[in-house]
Amino acid sequence: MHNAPFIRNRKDALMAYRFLLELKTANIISLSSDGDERRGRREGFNQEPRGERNERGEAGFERRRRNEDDINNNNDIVEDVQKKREFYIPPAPSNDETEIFSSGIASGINFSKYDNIPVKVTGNDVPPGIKNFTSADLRGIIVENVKKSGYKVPTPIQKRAIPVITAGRDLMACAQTGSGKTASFLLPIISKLLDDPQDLEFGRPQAVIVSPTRELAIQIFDEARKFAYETYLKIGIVYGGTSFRHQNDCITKGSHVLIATLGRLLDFVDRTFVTFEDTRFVVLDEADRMLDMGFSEGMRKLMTHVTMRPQHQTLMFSATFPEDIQRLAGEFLNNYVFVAIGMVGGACSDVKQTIYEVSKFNKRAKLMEILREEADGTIVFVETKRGADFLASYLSETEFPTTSIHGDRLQSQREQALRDFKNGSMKVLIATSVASRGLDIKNIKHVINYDMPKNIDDYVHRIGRTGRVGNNGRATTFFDPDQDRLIAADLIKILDGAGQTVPEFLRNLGACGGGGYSSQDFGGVDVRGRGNYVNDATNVEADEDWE
Ligand SMILES: Nc1ncnc2c1ncn2[C@@H]1O[C@H](COP(=O)(O)OP(=O)(O)OP(=O)(O)O)[C@@H](O)[C@H]1O
Repeated sequence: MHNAPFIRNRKDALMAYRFLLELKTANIISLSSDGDERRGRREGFNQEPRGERNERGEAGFERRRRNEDDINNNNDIVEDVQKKREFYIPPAPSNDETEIFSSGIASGINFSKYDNIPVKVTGNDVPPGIKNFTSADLRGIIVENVKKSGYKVPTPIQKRAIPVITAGRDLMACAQTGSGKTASFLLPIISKLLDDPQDLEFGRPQAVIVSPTRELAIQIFDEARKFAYETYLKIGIVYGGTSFRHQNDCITKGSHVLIATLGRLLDFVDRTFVTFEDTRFVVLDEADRMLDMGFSEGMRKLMTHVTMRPQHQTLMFSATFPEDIQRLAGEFLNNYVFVAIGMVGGACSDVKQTIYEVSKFNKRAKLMEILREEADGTIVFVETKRGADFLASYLSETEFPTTSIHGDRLQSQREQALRDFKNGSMKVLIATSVASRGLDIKNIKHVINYDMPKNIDDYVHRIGRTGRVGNNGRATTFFDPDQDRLIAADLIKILDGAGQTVPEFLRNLGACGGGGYSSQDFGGVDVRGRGNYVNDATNVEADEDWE
């Protein structure tokens, strides 16, 4: 396809792509790899694609403008058609107990300060918070696994979210990056599935957890296996960039808890390999992202699917939750409890943020200067996939072993890059926004925004890759006034909110721009308004046993 002589430019490519889509719509050709695989196309590695739906992105739908795959390349559609493909079968997960329980980050010196973060809980009849894991109504085996994970006391979000989920309520939860949101939903879900066991039917997951990126899905899968260790629960995962047939084998074996990226999940749903009659929990991790443009259409399809069990709980978690997205989220929630730990959309104050005024011509020199001081465990965010490739090859020729992760890399390469960075064989990871959310990597000491993201929520998530669970972290941002001035006001708000120094040049630019949070309520708002809902501060047990 990409060698076709009539494609001379982007316009030609667009026409060719539309033509292919029309042929597909008319059922003249298939653009979907499943068809190929089901008809027995010979599997091999690094085969050239015929254009799989998932290669248009995790969801296969229109993507939102700020997503890297949209903004990074002017010729994305050409690339989508041309993209290299592979039949990738991911390595089997470890069954070694030590390895399973070694995945998390040990809590740091600021952990006890979590206790000082203001908490807002609103909704009808909000269940009281818990003080510790043993009083959380979790099954003994789960509490055992929590101990083996090294958790001594719950984080604030765990204290509020676990009882809400256990009580059978829907939930919208906002808490800062690295504060234990994953366990907040996994622990009560796993415990409740064990409390009230139901026969496992193939292709009928009892809990479905969707994630915006493949690597985050893998991480949640590992966490779920950890907390469900030595129980009979089966934890499954399906995500794009991997062999459909291989993951179909996992589906047909059946999973109580299924973790998925949306596009791949919907592929299975479209073929009726997965249905939701038995689904008791639907979790949207990074919920604001899952409900934003690009994913929202797919999410609607999932949430309103004809097979969806009416009595399911919907749980949404994120560190950021713009008000317009909260309103949209409300459509999928039923009499939900809203929990905000600290400032909704606020940055973690354990991350020391430094902003340098750097023009695009001076960024490389500034980066080298910083890396020469200390390069170990540095993640460098750039806006474009091409920029990531360029910077990674440039740095690889210096003294800094560097790898990269972005949406144009094969899935096997993406996973290898993360492994190399995690085990320290690569000191520097160059990443696009595909790595900005959720990833929990022990040795990230420093986040560098080589390019300032276009959206302040992306900034908050990116810098949240460090300074996790009470550890100190460091984030450095190159701010180019020519390119980034529109985000200055939002950035100042984030810096002020986290008690960070705002440089003079930025303060002067600060009159421009706006944000996804209304100014008077920046700091935690339940968009339903406060009229009919109670602030639950009095309804929560005292937290004196925090440490
Ligand atoms: N109660 C606890 N005690 C100690 N460590 C914990 C506790 N809860 C979670 N952790 C650890 O904290 C780290 C961060 O947790 P997690 O990844 O769930 O954060 P998050 O809030 O989802 O962050 P993000 O917004 O970036 O997705 C993990 O390594 C996890 O194992």
